Amino acid sequence: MKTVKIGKLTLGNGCPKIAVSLTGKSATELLQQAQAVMNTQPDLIEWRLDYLQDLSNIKQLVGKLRLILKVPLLLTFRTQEEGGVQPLGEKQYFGLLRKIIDQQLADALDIEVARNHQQVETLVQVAHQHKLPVILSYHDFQQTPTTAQILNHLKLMNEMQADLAKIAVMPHTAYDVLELLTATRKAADQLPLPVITMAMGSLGKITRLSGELFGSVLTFGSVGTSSAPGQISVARLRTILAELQLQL
Ligand SMILES: O=C1C[C@@](O)(C(=O)O)C[C@@H](O)[C@@H]1O
Repeated sequence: MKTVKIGKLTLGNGCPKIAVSLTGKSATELLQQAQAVMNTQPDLIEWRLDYLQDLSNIKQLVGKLRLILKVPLLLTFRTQEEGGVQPLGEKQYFGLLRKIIDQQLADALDIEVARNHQQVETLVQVAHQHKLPVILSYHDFQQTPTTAQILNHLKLMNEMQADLAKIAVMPHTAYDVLELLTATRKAADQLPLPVITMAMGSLGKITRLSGELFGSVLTFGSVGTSSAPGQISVARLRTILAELQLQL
């Protein structure tokens, strides 16, 4: 089995691990949310930086968050074109991620792959020099690519030296959900890195629950607010994952 470590957390062994995203717009909101989220005992916290209005004191906020969070921290900035909240120019995006790496603010970094590949690859290399695992991500909020296309995206992430490959798609039919699940199973069988996949929205909820069977190693749950359509509350997620646990 392919496993990857983010801080003390091992991904890829057995049941999918549960991540929750912090989506606070202000420091106060963020820290309150962190407290509430930790009460649900997730395995990983993703801080979605694009929700924060003032990006000038991330370092200080990470310091404060670390006092609350007892689990590893994944940092993500999803720009508006990628389904995130704020626009951010290419130069600023890479500058921000570089700062996160240099100042060692995270336990893992999310980089959206649909950008200048050269720059993404350089950033991955720099992250690895700092021993920081990288999740390369691809989001399609409009539709679901075919199984072959999804697999190609995940393969490319592997070639670009990702530690984990992630794809989120928008299904419009049950067949779209099947494309995503088929691609997930194939990627889990064929690629040397663990994958994280989900179909968003109500139609895709099943993909947030079936990771152990189809091969997705992490699922994003909600605590109050959610960072993408279709996320299920952590409490329910935990119960259903336990019920679906494979007795292999
Ligand atoms: O990439 C992902 C997955 C996600 O889009 C979801 O559908 O749960 C939520 C995002 O916050 C995260 O960065």
